[in-house]
Amino acid sequence: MAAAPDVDSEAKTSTQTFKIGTRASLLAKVQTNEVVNALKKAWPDYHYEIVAMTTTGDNNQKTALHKFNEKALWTQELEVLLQSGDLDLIVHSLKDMPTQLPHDLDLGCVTKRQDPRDALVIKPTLVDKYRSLAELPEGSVVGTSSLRRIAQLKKHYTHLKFTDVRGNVGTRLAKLDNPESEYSAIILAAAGLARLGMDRRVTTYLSKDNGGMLHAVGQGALGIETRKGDQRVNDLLSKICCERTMRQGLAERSLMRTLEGGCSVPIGIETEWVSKRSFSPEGSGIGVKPAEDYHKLTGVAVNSPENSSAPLDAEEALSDELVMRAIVVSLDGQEAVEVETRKLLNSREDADQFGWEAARLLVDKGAKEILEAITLNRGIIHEQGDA
Ligand SMILES: NCc1[nH]cc(CCC(=O)O)c1CC(=O)O
Repeated sequence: MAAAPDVDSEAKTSTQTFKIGTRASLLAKVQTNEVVNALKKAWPDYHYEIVAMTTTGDNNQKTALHKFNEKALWTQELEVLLQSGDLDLIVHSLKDMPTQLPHDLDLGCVTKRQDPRDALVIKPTLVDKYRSLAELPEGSVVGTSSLRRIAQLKKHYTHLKFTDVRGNVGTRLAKLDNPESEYSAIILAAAGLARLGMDRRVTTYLSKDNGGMLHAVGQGALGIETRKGDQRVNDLLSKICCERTMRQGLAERSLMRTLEGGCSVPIGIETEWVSKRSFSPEGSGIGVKPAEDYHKLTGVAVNSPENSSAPLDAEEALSDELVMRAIVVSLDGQEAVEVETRKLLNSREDADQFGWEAARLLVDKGAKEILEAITLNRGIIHEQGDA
């Protein structure tokens, strides 16, 4: 806002207002509250105004997600308001933010990540009998609209059927819970369930070591989009950024950007900070661990909104290495290339470079052939939407 020259600086500071954009879904609003609460704690004298908006993506519940030909269905309309100055920042699920942003906008800040894993939720009437995908009987229907999830699961669970399930998290759970519905289970991001206080619905957490499932790029983290070079907003956000999550996010997004070349593909990823001394060469992965243990293992916050935005000292990020496991899978799950690599990241630029290097390793192993087959056969595949 324009500062009147005769207002003394203290009074000016105390009346600053920031307009914060979000999608209108319940999860989006909970996520935005998480950020606003962190901001209020850091800057109690400022005003925060939340603008919630229903986007084109939200209005198209019937079309299968991968049929959409636009990558920015969930972000574009909010971005226009950011560009025009009607908003000062937008809170997104980092996973839903396109890896290429408009030239005048920036990923200004990432707050502390919550559990990034996918979670299996089994139907209430079956959950006492079956506790994992492997145990579900032949022909059981598992709901998920993510091709990344379907491709990875088809590889391991040939006895299961995978079907689209749309709607926000509450709608999907309601579809699962309806005894008449075809679904025996659905798969959702653990972080979304945790933020909605529904993590008790999780039957098991999936990971590379449990179920052979790597999560989506950026999953579980919140990304804040800003106008490039907006010093007022950058100063605001400096107190709530998590440098570790930022670097994880940059590395994961750089891998995705390098590989996708204009359209998204089934890429699974896991990144984890490991102290150089304690790293085990066997690379044990995340394994079957309840959410609370996940925090101890990786330093990732689990369902703790109060500290979810506590900035982590950049120095701390510097002393650990980032381990990255990534997979590219063909849509039928028949072909896959995987890498595990690690690097000490001294800067955000290093994080970006690391993602690029990991993408190169995947390409060397044959990722390009898998990706080309997908690009030739279909349009856009992505992870965005709903929730
Ligand atoms: N695909 C939609 C979406 N975008 C963000 C989340 C919540 C999880 C997150 O914060 O990454 C979800 C729901 C889901 O995948 O279950």
